[in-house]
Amino acid sequence: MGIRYLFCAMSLVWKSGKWWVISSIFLHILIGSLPLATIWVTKELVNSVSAIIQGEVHEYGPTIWLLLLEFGIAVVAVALRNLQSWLDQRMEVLLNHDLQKKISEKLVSVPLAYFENPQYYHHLTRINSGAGGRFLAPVRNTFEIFQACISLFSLLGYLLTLHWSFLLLSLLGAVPMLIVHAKFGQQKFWLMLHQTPVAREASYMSQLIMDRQGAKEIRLFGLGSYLINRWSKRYLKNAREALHLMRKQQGIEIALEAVTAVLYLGAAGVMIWLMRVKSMQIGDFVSMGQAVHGTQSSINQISFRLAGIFEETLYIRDFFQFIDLEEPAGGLSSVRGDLPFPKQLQEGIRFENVTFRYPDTERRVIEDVSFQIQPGEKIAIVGENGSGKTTLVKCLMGLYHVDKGQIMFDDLELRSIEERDLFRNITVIFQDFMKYSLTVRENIAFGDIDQLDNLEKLEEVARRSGVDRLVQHLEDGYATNLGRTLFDGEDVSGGQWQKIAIARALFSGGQIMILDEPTAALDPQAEMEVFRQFKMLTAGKTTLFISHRMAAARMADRIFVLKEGRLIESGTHEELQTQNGEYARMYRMQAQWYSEEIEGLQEAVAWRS
Ligand SMILES: Nc1ncnc2c1ncn2[C@@H]1O[C@H](COP(=O)(O)OP(=O)(O)OP(=O)(O)O)[C@@H](O)[C@H]1O
Repeated sequence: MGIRYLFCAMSLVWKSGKWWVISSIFLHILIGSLPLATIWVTKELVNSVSAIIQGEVHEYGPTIWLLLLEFGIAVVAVALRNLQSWLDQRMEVLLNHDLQKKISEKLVSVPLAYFENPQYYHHLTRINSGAGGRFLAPVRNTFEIFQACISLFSLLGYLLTLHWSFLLLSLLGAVPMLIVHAKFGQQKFWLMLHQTPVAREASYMSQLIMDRQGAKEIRLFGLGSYLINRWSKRYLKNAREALHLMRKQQGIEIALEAVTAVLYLGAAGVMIWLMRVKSMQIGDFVSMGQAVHGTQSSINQISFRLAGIFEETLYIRDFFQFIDLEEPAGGLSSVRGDLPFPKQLQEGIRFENVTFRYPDTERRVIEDVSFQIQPGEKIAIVGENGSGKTTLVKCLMGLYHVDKGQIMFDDLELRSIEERDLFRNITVIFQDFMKYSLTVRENIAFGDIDQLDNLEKLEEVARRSGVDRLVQHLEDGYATNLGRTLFDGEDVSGGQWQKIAIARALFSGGQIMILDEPTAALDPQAEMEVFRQFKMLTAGKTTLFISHRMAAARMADRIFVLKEGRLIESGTHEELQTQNGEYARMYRMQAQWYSEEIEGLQEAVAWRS
């Protein structure tokens, strides 16, 4: 299982940087050979110095050369390690880019319903931190093991020429070290898995504290210390657990070090015994000591790196599980076909006994709704808060898979239509439309990104939506950055943002126009202006218009009244007034507030087809 993911990581790393893999193998072989070379030079150097001290040799030349050689090896070792670390950094950056791109591509393609699921966010948070480093780590660890093996086998080979017991003493220390490191690697991963929800909660609290929008309310309601306390508790909880695991690990590692020290003492005993029986020189003794120490540290490296590989492959598995996320049977989104959207709707839109529940919830938010909308017809959808108006629109766009019934465009079932083509033909301004902290041009042209450079269309749309008047006052015109999140941009009002959203919808130019409370943030005069332009904004388009303003709804060709997810009334304003049902009740209630205004609106609008 783990091996499979190790290979996945290797193949990804190979694809992203062949040069890194090749140069790393080469460098690790070189670095791995250095310890034995160092030990050999040290032995010769100590023997040569000892011969000079004892007066056996009078020439200093060879000793100086050995000294220079030892110095040279040390410099080369440092240079090679630094080169490797620079190559690693470079590779990590590239890999991070490639993996982050993969994650982003997945994020923009998964069904919208995934974003309703906290587990999905937990998963995303887990894999999103330092993906490059995490993918590189097992490959790097494999190379390190390879390098440590070169050092280990060369040193063991040298020690075996002296005595077999060195092999036994080395292996005795290796096994417990490997077990302990692997166990802690696994525990660290499970800890991260278990801590993610709490870490996300802490991060949410700190985001709230940093948020520009939140800054006002936090001061106004005095929420600062509540949020800080909540953040602090979550943060410290995770920190305590992590520290606890670290303490446990350190305790066991100290015990392991003690075992290693005892084994080293054993090796030292063998060395002293060998000195006596084989009458070795002091340099041989020093090099034996270095070799035993080098063997132990190579073994330590190998077990530590193996445990690292184990831990990182768990992460890599998690990453691929995210990237390979598939929709559950039945599907979450609705659109999956490959048929083109009708060029010009002939029969219109038809809902046939549509029932819908949000994923992982029980309540039917839309219940057995059926209706037909003719091409070019203007429909107002009204109903109390939470009656299902926005949800109905989301289903119509295929953002969710309905539980029962079907949604038809002419004779095409929604699921059979190609997704991009469907979205091209439906233009929506949601209540919570996006306010991109980018230029005015981008904010509008995002309606049809292929036309980003079409300034003529941009200006025409701006004129129709009234955004041109705002742009006139901006220093850089359409190139002015909006909002202050990213740039020192222009802060525009809620109503102005709404106009920009309307311009974006116009820019997109689909056959069907859906407006979810498009005038909610507008002042009465601006609202009146939008209504005046309505006929032009929606000309030739089938329009669904969600509104709490009965005065605006009455101008529609037909009005749909939703209550607790059911379509309880539909008809023209006059028909529904005559029925004297829910619509008439809501209308009467509002009429008391703005009877004069209605008269004005009535005159201004008249946008029925
Ligand atoms: N993502 C979601 N997951 C679960 N339930 C949801 C979700 N979005 C909305 N709901 C529920 O569905 C019901 C209908 O919501 P919807 O937003 O469609 O109502 P609405 O009529 O548009 O309301 P409003 O007039 O307040 O905008 C609500 O009870 C809401 O709690």
